[in-house]
Amino acid sequence: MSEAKTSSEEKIPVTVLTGYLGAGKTTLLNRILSEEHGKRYAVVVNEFGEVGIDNDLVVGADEEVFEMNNGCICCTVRGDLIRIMDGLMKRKGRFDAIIVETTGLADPAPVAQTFFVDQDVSDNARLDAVVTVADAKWLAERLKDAPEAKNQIAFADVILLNKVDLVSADELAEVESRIRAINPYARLHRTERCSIPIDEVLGRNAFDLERILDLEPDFLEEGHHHHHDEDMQSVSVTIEGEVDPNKFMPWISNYTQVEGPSILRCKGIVAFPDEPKRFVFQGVHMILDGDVQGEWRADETRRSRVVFIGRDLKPDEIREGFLACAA
Ligand SMILES: Nc1nc2c(ncn2[C@@H]2O[C@H](COP(=O)(O)OP(=O)(O)OP(=O)(O)O)[C@@H](O)[C@H]2O)c(=O)[nH]1
Repeated sequence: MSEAKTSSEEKIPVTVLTGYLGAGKTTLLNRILSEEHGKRYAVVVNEFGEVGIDNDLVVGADEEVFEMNNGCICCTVRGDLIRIMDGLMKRKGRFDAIIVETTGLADPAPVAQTFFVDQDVSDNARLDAVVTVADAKWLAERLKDAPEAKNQIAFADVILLNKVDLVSADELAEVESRIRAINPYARLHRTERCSIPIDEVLGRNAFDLERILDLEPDFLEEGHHHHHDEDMQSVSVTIEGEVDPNKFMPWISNYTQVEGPSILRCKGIVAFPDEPKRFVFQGVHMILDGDVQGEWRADETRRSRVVFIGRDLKPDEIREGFLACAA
């Protein structure tokens, strides 16, 4: 890509969507993609876990979805991000903006850094804003034990304080003041299921390099130092077939009740016999959600996959428990 430099207005705006595990990033992304906006977005998703699930949970609009698996976007796959961005730049004109959804465990700094430090990327794309979705119920806990959660708040230009339905007015005020103590600058919106006008999130032109350099003076240096949560594990299990809902439902609800404290996130797509639609379940600690969504395609194998993310998980127990649900 050795074309002449592009002026700032012609650069493709990139929104980095971040937020801790299960905060509501995919909910926001799907809301954006489902709305009548007349815009075309290229979407890059990255997840922590071995089996790609997020990709399948992003609504199938016309958007092109690029998936980066197996690793944290901010480290091992940053090369991947650069490669995908380079590929996207060659297809300029086919979309109006790019949305990058990071894993809940990503530190947004090195992701944002890519748009300044990599020459090809920075010549053609501009970071429009870092949008952070925060879970009103769990954020305060995560600020205690997960440095990524704090960085995601610190780096945000826009914050959606989501899941307001799960907390009292007092808890909400408390978590909001915690956020304000870390980041007094971001625009903050209280949301339920990330319900927000799209122009509060995209096309903000809000990323403020000066502020970030105050926060991290070495932001523009290559080789950004970044610690990982070494204890974080992911356990994925796939059944090459269907599961019995009469076994699966009691197992998953019981398992998340008992092991909830160590399960930061679980999700899965499973096939039930005689059910033309995929059953999708999602969990954050012991709170579970599940529903049938989207039909299995005729050419698709009806396989059932789950992924659990957390600390102190019991991989054998998860594997045996899920495998025992096979139909
Ligand atoms: N009660 C409630 N649940 C919500 C809200 N927003 C999202 N959820 C649920 O929270 C769970 C996680 O939402 P996602 O959008 O998948 O979260 P995420 O940040 O993309 O998750 P990861 O990509 O795994 O980090 C799902 O079960 C959602 O349906 C909300 O405002 N209130």
